[in-house]
Amino acid sequence: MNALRLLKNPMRVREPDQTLPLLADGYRWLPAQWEQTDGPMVRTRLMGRPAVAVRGPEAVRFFYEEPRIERHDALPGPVLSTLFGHGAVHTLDGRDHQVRKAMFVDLLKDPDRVEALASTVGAAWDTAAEQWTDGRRVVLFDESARLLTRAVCRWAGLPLDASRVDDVTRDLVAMVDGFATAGPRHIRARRARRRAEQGLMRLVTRIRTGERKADPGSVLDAVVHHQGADGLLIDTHTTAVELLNILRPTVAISWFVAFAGHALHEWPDQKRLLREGGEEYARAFAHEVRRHYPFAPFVAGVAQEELHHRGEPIEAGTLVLLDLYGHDHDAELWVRPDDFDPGRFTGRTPERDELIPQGGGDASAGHRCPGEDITVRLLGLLSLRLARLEYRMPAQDLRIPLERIPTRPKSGVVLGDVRYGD
Ligand code: HEM
Repeated sequence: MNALRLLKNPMRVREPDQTLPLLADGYRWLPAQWEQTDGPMVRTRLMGRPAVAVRGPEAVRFFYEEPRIERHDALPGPVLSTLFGHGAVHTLDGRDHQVRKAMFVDLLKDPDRVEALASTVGAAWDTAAEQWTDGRRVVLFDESARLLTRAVCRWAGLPLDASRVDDVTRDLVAMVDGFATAGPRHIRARRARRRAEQGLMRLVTRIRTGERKADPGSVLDAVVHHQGADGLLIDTHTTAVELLNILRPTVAISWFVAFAGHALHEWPDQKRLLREGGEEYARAFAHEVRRHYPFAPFVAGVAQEELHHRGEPIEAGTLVLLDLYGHDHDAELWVRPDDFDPGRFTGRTPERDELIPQGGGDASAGHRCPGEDITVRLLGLLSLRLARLEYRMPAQDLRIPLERIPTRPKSGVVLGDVRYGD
């Protein structure tokens, strides 16, 4: 490298790789990088390559509207082998992405399907809650993961024997829990994904050979018969991966349900506000849970050519991180960002790029999460049902460790003496 290039790109040689600090510091890593930066972006290195982090409304538009930021090489293997699956929609660009994404949007943003899932989940909660009143201690995270597993499989048209609910729940939770660590949680996540993919691949093969039938019009039916941009059925493995990309994140809403339980404990007045405000307040409450609590720290793409953002160059091959958690806590965008205040969202829908815990931009055109409507609906519904219960919070560890990704209250939120409210 000649001296002129070194001068133009001084960070290329100076920045030490930050992959291990990121894994060790979790949600604290990126805020600490911002603190050491005066400019509009953090410059660093991750996984041996140059990386920049950007945030703010202009950065959201840049990240989602700049076609030269692509996804195919952005996610490390360990994340694909656990969280998303190899060949997932998350890794596609251009027409391949457009065609695959249209399937997700049709299935997940259709209001009738969202309501059907909401009523299945509501019924699953009611059945489970009847048993909680027998004096047992209930771990809110575990119970909501179980009932979401049962409900999403039923809604999607996937056969799930009652005897297998616990095992399947454990696998779906493990895939999320272990993606950002190098320890035993990661091994569990890989094994869980392998098991789940193999089971679904067998099912897909049976349906495609006519040995079994998928309910016509069901989610299972749509994914199994989905044709890619080349007009052909997607292969069996990718079909299993994409079915899991509907089941797994729906069960991951249990992380937010545990946070909702945490919020009701920390700000007890919210219980009354939820009971009085009903579904409308519950929607605002769900938005605030998604904004306030940490889940996805950032999303990543790769600059295919040299790009510029706010006057700063980003060289080709650089990993571009959009800081979701930082955006949702930015004091320039939010009044008292560290307060928990659903009032920010009462009586209105957040602007497209205002609240971005599940990505920004347009979900149909870009990579924004297509499951956001489902998340808000289910989280609102379950928060309201939780607020309508009477329970005691026994002594427990409710700390939320920020060095762990994904994090949640350590106890999982334990409820005791559960009774129905008035
Ligand atoms: C637990 C709550 C959830 C969180 C925190 C979450 C978060 C996210 C984030 C950050 C992205 C990436 C956006 C980007 O790359 O720009 C994403 C994408 C995605 N999410 Fe979610 N999500 C959640 C729930 C759901 C649900 C319930 C579903 C399906 C039922 C879902 C399905 C997907 C899919 C298929 C993608 C890939 C979209 C694409 O690459 O075009 N998610 N989600």
